[in-house]
Amino acid sequence: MIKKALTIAGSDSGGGAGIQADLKTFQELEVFGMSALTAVTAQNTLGVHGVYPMTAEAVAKQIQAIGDDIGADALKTGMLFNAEIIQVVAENLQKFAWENVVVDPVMIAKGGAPLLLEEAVTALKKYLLPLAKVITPNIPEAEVLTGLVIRTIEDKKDAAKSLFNLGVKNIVIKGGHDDDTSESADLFFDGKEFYTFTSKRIPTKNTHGTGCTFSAALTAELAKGATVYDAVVTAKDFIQAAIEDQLEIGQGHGPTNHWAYRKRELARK
Ligand SMILES: Nc1ncnc2c1ncn2[C@@H]1O[C@H](COP(=O)(O)OP(=O)(O)OP(=O)(O)O)[C@@H](O)[C@H]1O
Ligand SMILES: Cc1ncc(CO)c(N)n1
Repeated sequence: MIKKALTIAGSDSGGGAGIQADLKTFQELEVFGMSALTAVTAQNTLGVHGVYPMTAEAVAKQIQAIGDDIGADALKTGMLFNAEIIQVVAENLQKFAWENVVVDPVMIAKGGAPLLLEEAVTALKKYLLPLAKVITPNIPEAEVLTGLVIRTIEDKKDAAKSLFNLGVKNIVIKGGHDDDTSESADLFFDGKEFYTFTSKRIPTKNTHGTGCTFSAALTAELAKGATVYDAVVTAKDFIQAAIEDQLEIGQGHGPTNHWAYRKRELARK
């Protein structure tokens, strides 16, 4: 039977990040995708031009509609915007006892627009992180969540340990923002061992939605029954292919190519 994955996230009208990136990624990895929308953003490759959050009630109803009928083998959260939305998301994850929960703690869009209010960070740490099987912060997000400054690999390890102590079972600190290095290194900590997944840094401005796409691929793999380690391996491979196979869409930071991974797999056959 086909596996099902849910994304609880914001809409990116430009199609490169948010719900749109998640659903495209689920489809490419042959998982049935569902969504609960937290906010509509008017967004393109040049930036965020408007943010229109849903009511917490509307978010809760969408999740309940899925939980009461269809179910989900894994789910991810992306842009949650405010504390009320975070609280109802946490309540409903508990209600349906969903375990394969990936939290991508989206905070700020590439151009600097806030996708999570500053005062909601406490709610994220208190209500949502203890329910996460995996959290996938980028470096600035890991800094906000831990209060640490992250410059070196040792700093990344300290931040991962600190997030583990907040109740998250598996931590991936993504290295996309380490842009003075020739590699993009993601650190994975499962509470016991540290693993580093390194790839060649691709020189490009088209990295809009890389984080959403990475966490969606991870979620799809968990839905299919992969271990967290194997899901991270596939997610890294998926995002590397998607960044490499340039699309050149829009005038600013363009999206990645969600089709690239499957295109490559098909070419191998
Ligand atoms: N230029 C690049 N070359 C290779 N890999 C990259 C590059 N930029 C990002 N990545 C990879 O993409 C994934 C997402 O990392 P990143 O730190 O960019 O997430 P993010 O900041 O949350 O993304 P966004 O906010 O744009 O959605 C990671 O696996 C990272 O290593
Ligand atoms: C809706 C949305 N979610 C997440 C991100 C982060 O990439 C974005 N730019 N827009």
